[in-house]
Amino acid sequence: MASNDTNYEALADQIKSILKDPESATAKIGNEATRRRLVEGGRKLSVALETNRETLRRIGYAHLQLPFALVGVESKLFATLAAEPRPFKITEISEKTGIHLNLLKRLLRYYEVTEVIAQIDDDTYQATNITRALSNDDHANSLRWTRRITAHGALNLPDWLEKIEYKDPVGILPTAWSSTLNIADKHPYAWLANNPWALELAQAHMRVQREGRPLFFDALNFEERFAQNTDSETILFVDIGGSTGPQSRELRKRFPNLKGRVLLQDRPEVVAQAKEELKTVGIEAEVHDIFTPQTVKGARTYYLRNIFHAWGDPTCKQILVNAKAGLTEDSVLLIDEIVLPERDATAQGAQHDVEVMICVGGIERTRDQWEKLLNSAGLQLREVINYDTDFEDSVVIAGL
Ligand SMILES: C[S@@+](CC[C@H](N)C(=O)[O-])C[C@H]1O[C@@H](n2cnc3c(N)ncnc32)[C@H](O)[C@@H]1O
Repeated sequence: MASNDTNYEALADQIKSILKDPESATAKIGNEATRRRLVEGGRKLSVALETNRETLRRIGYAHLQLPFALVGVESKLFATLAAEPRPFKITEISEKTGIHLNLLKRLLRYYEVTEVIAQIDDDTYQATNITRALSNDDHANSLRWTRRITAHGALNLPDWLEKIEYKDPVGILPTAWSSTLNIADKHPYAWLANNPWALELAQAHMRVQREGRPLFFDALNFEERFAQNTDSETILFVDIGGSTGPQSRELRKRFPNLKGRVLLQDRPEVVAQAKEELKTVGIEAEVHDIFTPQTVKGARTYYLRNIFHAWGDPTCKQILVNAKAGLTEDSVLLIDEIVLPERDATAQGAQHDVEVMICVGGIERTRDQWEKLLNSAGLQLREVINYDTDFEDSVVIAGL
């Protein structure tokens, strides 16, 4: 049907009927691609139809969402409602949470108009999918991270960009965020290492971001591509900056019969934390600094996930040249990062790019930017495999 023929009244009625019971609509849609088309279409339509006044209200009140979400989290209001699939009277919620009735009524009104909870009747409320999402502890820590870290940097961004005269912000220290901390030119990672509470929130934030997302193993058969004709001495996978080893473990789990060694390299404190446990699942862990030449020679693959997006090109080139010292003609680098398209980027990919800019002065790169960077280190880009169309996660395969 051409858009001129759209029956807007009927469309509005259909939307209203979906919104009467969104949870059963979610179940009926059944297909993730369709669900995403509806979510994106609905969001874009809502913005496209806005009047000026509505635009100002949407942007001008956006800052309320995060602190109010945290009020609901810290007061246990969301956890209380999400604990049972039934409506609650306001008096019962007040008793369970200790929030004064007058305040509670105002909070619940705000949460209802921002779709965080459902109002069933006068003074009667029930959890929705949003309330349940916000009552998960890891999700709460991700919001706490955003409040304590990213939000400060984001609010400082206009002043910071003006101060650096709108130059390319990649690699400039202090970043929009770290300039709110008074740590001068120290890299924000150094501040994080000295603030365990913030490191814990950062790790929760990263866990939440990864939740339910595909892995590169889903798009690339590691065994077929890189593990043919191996023996117990073959070095299959060097997980550089591998942290506590989520990807090395996944490799061992998916291909339990692979012949060959899996090595993880990281900073001393990380290796000390993970080494013994990794050994029990067939992974060797060793200390290696990415700013020194690779000491493991001739592995089939050298894998780096989420390392490069924190650094500007000169630093990335250093890391690549150092990694290259291990490569032979039969080795490849597997760089697991976002690869942004030239147009029609997803919101997730674009948001992630500005998040790393604000926090660590980093950048998510396009294919062209990856190719130039690899070439500058004397490496060739061989293939880019996108394995998550939502986040633009991809594996960049490079070699000598
Ligand atoms: C964002 S995390 C990514 C972890 C892991 N690759 C993943 O995707 O789950 C960055 C990792 O790089 C490590 N790292 C930072 N600086 C390093 C260095 N100079 N040498 C080795 N590893 C380093 C950190 O300890 C951390 O584990």
